[in-house]
Amino acid sequence: MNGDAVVDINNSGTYSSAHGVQLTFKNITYKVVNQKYKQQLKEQQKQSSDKVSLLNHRENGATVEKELVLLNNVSGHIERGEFVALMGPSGSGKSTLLDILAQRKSTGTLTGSLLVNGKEMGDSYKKICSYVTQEDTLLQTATVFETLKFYADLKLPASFSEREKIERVEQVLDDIGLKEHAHSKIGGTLPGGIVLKALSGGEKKRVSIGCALVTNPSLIFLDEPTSGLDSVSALSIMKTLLNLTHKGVTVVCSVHQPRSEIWNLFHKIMLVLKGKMAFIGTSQEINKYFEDLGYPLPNHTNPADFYLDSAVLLADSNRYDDVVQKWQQYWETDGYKAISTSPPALNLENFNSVSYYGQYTVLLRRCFKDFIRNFGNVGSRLFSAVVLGLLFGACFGGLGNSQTDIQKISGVIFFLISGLSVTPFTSIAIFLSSRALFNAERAAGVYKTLPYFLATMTIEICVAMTIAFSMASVTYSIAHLRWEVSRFFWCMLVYVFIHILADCIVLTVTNICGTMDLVFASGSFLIVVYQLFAGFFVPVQQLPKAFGWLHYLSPLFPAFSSLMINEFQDRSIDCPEIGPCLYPSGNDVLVMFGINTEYKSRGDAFGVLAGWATFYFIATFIALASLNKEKR
Ligand SMILES: Nc1ncnc2c1ncn2[C@@H]1O[C@H](COP(=O)(O)OP(=O)(O)OP(=O)(O)O)[C@@H](O)[C@H]1O
Repeated sequence: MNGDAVVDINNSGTYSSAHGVQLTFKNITYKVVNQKYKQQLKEQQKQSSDKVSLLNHRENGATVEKELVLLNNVSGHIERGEFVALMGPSGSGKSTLLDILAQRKSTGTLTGSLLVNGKEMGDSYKKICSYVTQEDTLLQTATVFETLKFYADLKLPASFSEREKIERVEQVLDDIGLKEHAHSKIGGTLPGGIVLKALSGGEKKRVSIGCALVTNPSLIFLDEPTSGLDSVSALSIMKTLLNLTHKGVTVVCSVHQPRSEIWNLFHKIMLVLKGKMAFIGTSQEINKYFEDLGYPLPNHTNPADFYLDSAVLLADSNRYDDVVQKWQQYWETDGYKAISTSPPALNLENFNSVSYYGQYTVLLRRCFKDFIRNFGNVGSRLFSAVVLGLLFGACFGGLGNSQTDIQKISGVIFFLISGLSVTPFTSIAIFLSSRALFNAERAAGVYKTLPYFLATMTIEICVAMTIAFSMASVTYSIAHLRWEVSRFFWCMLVYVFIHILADCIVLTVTNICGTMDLVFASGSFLIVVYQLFAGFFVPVQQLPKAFGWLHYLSPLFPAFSSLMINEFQDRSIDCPEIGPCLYPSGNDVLVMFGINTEYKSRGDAFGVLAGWATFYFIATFIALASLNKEKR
């Protein structure tokens, strides 16, 4: 961190005159691995055992490059409080440049420098800039105020008091013009399918901008902030952004084809053509630039439309190399001279971030409210748990202690395990939507993975306890399972762990796979296999030798074993008056299921189940933290 670098976060909650920074980027080159090259290399390696050259390859006569250069030696400068439009034909590299300026690229090879007020800033750069993505990733069940307060709680320095945070949120609500909607929910279609009354697209975009504004950033980058909005909302959003620049904030946004009223708001336009900078200047200067290139702006024409069309023609013409080279030469000789020489001083001292525990409590509060407000999912999970419990109870109702009851007792135990291990599948849509929100918020640096994971798991564990208890206790009482207080609570404990285990399995798979179809297919495959080897359908010692060992890989086997031991150990079972008595004692039942050779007590089996639950708990975290990266 640079000691005398940047910003004016102060505890007053207001923007100060020192707000805003100068941004200079020099010779930015960004390359990514060419997947086509990799593919071709693999094919060639397969076909020939000869050593393959790692240089360029030919594909149907054309050269396939090893790396794709998405940005090539791009330089530019943005002054404090400027409203800058990043323009260019589709695929020219606007989003790539915006991502690089906001330091959001985590893949590829990047060279060049990014200077803030003339200095490199390192990690603290992220603290002075905000990024607004094209899609609004907001929690639908939260209100506008809660959304902004969430950002204030997590992103403002820990030294801010509650009152100061609320003042900052109110200031932002004022800036984005949403004071009257402060207590409206973001709304939309909830993951479970329930539709909540929603804010308009423009209002949602304002909330996203508001989230970026809470920390009072000096620089805001926006990826196509007007896409998908009607022209009135688009203009209104752009005017809001312009107002921010009057307070010293530097705003850079990529735009497609803004209407003339929007075009006139920009202080500066940057034109990117095929990964190279072709022009930086005011809207008057761009008129002259294109006129000199032989594209004078016709009367009554939208300049953005016209220049974009001209840029496409230029990029495909044989003048392209000449045009970008000339711009580069101009920039290196005269462009840098135009940079103001006395940038504002900066101070980063107040940036003491919120502790992990602080993040955990804020996230827990939000998770809890979201869970309660997502009543469709809560209700259906609880309802199906109780109904299943009743059904199991009714089907296996009034169990006795005879030889014929042995199969029924083990049946009801297995069906409860089975019911609880599939219950988390009802939440896949919620898990997937939370994952998308988490990815967006983690990319924005709102919180760390660990507090988020612990907060969501705290809620999940509470849900697991409620559902497992509701289902199992209903069945237990109606079916008349072995009634002793300690045995009842032991049962409940095991069922809660089964639910937590199943939750963690589905969450791990969700974090790895990321799409509904894949999560469902792989999750259900895993659970069905685990059920098959749980020891109920085929006692473990009767499994074919070749894959009998597979029961060791099923966490449902120790779960089933612990419950069976709880139910049958040292229990005498009535014998029929006539005929043989196969299982006079519950211990004989355990022998028949092959449980006695694996586990001596219910505690032993439970220990293995708890080990499995811990394994999947850790796997969920690893999958969330490492296998779930947003590739940008
Ligand atoms: N990771 C990547 N690997 C390979 N090519 C990529 C990668 N990221 C971007 N590209 C390519 O780089 C080019 C520039 O992409 P970018 O998204 O920056 O363009 P853009 O100007 O923002 O386009 P649009 O206006 O359509 O959003 C495109 O051709 C895109 O396909």
